[in-house]
Amino acid sequence: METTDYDLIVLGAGAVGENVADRAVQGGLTVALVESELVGGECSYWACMPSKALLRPGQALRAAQNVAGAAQAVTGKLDVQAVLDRRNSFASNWDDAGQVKWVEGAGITLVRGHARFSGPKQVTVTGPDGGTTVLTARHAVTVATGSDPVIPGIEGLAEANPWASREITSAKSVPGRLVIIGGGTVAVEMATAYAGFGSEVTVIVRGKVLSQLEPFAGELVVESLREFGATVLLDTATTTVTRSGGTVSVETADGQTIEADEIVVATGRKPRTDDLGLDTIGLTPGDWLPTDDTMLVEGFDWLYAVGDVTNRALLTHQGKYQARAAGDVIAARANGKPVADKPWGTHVATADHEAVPQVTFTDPEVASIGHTEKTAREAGYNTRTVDYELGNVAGASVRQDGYKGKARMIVDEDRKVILGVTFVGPEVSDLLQAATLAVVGEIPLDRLWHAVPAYPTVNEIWLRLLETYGRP
Ligand SMILES: Cc1cc2nc3c(=O)[nH]c(=O)nc-3n(C[C@H](O)[C@H](O)[C@H](O)COP(=O)(O)OP(=O)(O)OC[C@H]3O[C@@H](n4cnc5c(N)ncnc54)[C@H](O)[C@@H]3O)c2cc1C
Ligand SMILES: NC(=O)c1ccc[n+]([C@@H]2O[C@H](COP(=O)([O-])OP(=O)(O)OC[C@H]3O[C@@H](n4cnc5c(N)ncnc54)[C@H](O)[C@@H]3O)[C@@H](O)[C@H]2O)c1
Repeated sequence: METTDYDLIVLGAGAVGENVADRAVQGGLTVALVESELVGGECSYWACMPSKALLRPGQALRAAQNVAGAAQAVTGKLDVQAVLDRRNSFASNWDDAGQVKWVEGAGITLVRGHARFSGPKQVTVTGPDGGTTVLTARHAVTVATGSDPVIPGIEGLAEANPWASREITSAKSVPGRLVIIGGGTVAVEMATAYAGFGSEVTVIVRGKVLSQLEPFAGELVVESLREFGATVLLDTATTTVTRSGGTVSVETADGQTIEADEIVVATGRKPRTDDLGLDTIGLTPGDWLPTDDTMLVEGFDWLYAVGDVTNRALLTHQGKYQARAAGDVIAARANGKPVADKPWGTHVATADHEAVPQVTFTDPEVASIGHTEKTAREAGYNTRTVDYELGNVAGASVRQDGYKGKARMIVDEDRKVILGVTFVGPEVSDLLQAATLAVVGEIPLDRLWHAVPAYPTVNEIWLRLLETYGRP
């Protein structure tokens, strides 16, 4: 058994863990980064990258099909094998050599194996060969172990060998018939991709689709999924699942039976903390790890958590934002330097509360930041909602024939600043950063009138929203 000391030990080398480690090294600390699977984590191999690689070819094809002149040139279907091959390269063929090289180049010590706490500031790593190493942290330990899919207790589901996010994003071939349970981001993105590949897709949603967002987002996405040939069952509970040979039968509470070749579960995530030795430090295995805004786990002065495992915002960019704050604050505290932990300071992840941007890469895309009308009112703001049809913007009509979409801006009437923006429409994802700047910067509406959008771009939606609101 080998024992080694580091200033910081980071558990989990996903995108978020890598970033904490990097910032701490840049702050002058020694860092051990422990990884049990692939360096790069879920996002690189089984989530963001492969899923977006599966979606983009269909989006590009439809974009061309919706512009007269270009449409005549693209009369064929997607080459599904070419899409899967391109996806494989975006997942680095599930080989982490490139990311290992980056970690080593950044001056971080990579330790391969499964990490478990064996006491305060002490982590025991069981390596691939079964050998153990005990790592001791001089200053801090950061948990960045991510999340796993939840498999709900639906009768027969677990026995039917369901696919979850890993299997659907890394599939080697496309099932002829696919049933997806869930109405969140994974469900609608994968329904969009696989319907585009020609799979007969049924999505079973117990409530509404994308229910955390503005209601029109889910409505427009459902409308287009149906246009792509998918069946979307709303307000429908799944009661029983049975697999017989190659066929899965799914029964719903309203008496329907759906048959498919594969079933995909996309019903949310749970923290990857069940086998982490949390009991040795007074925490409960399997729990999320709530933190303060410097990412310190509640009740500790040496234990930090970042990324999915905190349940703050299960998104790669938001986890990496937390990681930058955490890596820097751990280094500052270790070096006895000042800590900027007031809201919007260097060492806090303030934006997690009311300024989280997210894109759902369906077709139309959904791009949102900050509050919806509902959450703003629930938070006690005095709000006004401003809506505009995106298709009426000149830039949108040039981009695509029959462009259809909608934008909504939520204004704080007391301060005359924007609390949230939602865009739904083809290729709206790149409109989002301007909205993020407006929300985070709390730019007054009267100043935004001077931020002139170029004509004719889809960004002219900003002028239309302001005109609809009226001069403040
Ligand atoms: C299908 C899908 C698509 C998504 N698409 C997007 C998207 O487009 N954009 C976006 O922002 N977000 C997306 N997300 C969410 C995003 O993937 C996560 O928010 C992100 O991966 C979280 O990063 P993380 O570093 O916290 O966790 P992870 O990426 O899960 O990394 C955790 C790492 O810890 C390791 N680990 C776990 N336990 C131990 C242990 N005991 N010892 C050692 N190592 C351990 C794991 O092996 C893993 O490598 C998607 C999610 C899914 C499921
Ligand atoms: N483009 C992106 O940024 C992107 C893409 C995919 C995933 N993600 C992130 O990954 C996380 C996981 O995504 P997800 O889609 O699995 O979760 P989610 O929380 O977005 O959606 C879960 C869905 O499952 C439903 N559900 C939950 N329990 C159920 C049950 N027992 N029976 C039937 N339905 C049930 C919910 O009503 C909801 O519709 C999300 O937090 C999301 O932010 C992001």
